[in-house]
Amino acid sequence: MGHYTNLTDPRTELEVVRDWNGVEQVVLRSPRGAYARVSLHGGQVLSWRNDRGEELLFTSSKAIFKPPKAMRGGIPICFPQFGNSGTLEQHGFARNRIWAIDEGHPPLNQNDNSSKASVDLILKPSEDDLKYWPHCFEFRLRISLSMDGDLSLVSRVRNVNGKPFSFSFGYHTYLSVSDISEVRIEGLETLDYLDNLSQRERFTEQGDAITFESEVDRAYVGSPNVIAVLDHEKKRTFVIRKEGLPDIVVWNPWEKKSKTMVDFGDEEYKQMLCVDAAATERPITLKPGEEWTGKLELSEVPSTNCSGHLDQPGII
Ligand SMILES: O=P(O)(O)OC[C@H]1O[C@H](O)[C@H](O)[C@@H](O)[C@@H]1O
Repeated sequence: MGHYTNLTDPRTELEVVRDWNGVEQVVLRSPRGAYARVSLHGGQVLSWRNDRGEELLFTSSKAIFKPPKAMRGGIPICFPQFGNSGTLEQHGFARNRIWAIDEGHPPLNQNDNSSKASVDLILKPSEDDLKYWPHCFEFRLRISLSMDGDLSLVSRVRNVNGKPFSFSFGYHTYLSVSDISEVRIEGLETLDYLDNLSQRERFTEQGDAITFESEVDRAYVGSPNVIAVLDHEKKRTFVIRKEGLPDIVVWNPWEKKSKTMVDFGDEEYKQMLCVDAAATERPITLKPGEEWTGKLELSEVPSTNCSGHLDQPGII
């Protein structure tokens, strides 16, 4: 990471660094020391650290930081297709495009009583994109770090087309965990899920909480807006709040699949878990002029303090 050059963008006052491919990355800092870094490649959050400097998102040691592929880790934005159940490339093209800083929406760091550090990004389709997906859209993404170090992502997709269009979507969130066998998810019990490992066959979750002992690739449909990922060994809980996104996709490649992925270490499945707030079972349809909003908020809390989080509404 020593290749960065730091500068402050005079137009937006944002702290911007350039990676070794020349792609800009925006740095967000909370007054208490939490940190996030966002690449304009994909609008992807690459790093989220708490105020003790601990990294909370997983990045593979074999990740390839080179467009046009999304880096393996952080939070890739999957749009306008989540997964491979459509005509586009896996997870759509947004994660492989260079986004722009949306100067029409100045950041809220200054003189803002919510005390959030934030950046506004925008993606519009290129002529090439329109050949494969002939729908004009404006995708605005606001990424914020709160005073307490919570990370929030708000996506707004507007139809600026003459005709309706549909899309699926996901915040493909790579959480960093101590050891996958020590992790459980609460909030998905008794839900139906589509199993991507059995041609999206529908099953009903039977367990009390979700734990991991083999490959998992499931879309839990119609999930609550608040769920928790408990890391027993780290005594840390991630609270995931979402709005406008009905589903939660849970993915861990486990041992065999890890070995087939060039940008992922053979043993790294033990240190990660993807828990993605998504709209995947039913596509979202926008009429001309309509806008859709999908929100994700991630908090990290000590496990002893996590009880009660699941009762709170998912308001960001
Ligand atoms: O390798 P990628 O294209 O980034 O996808 C990684 C994974 O993303 C999601 O979790 C999907 O449900 C999985 O089926 C897929 O394997």
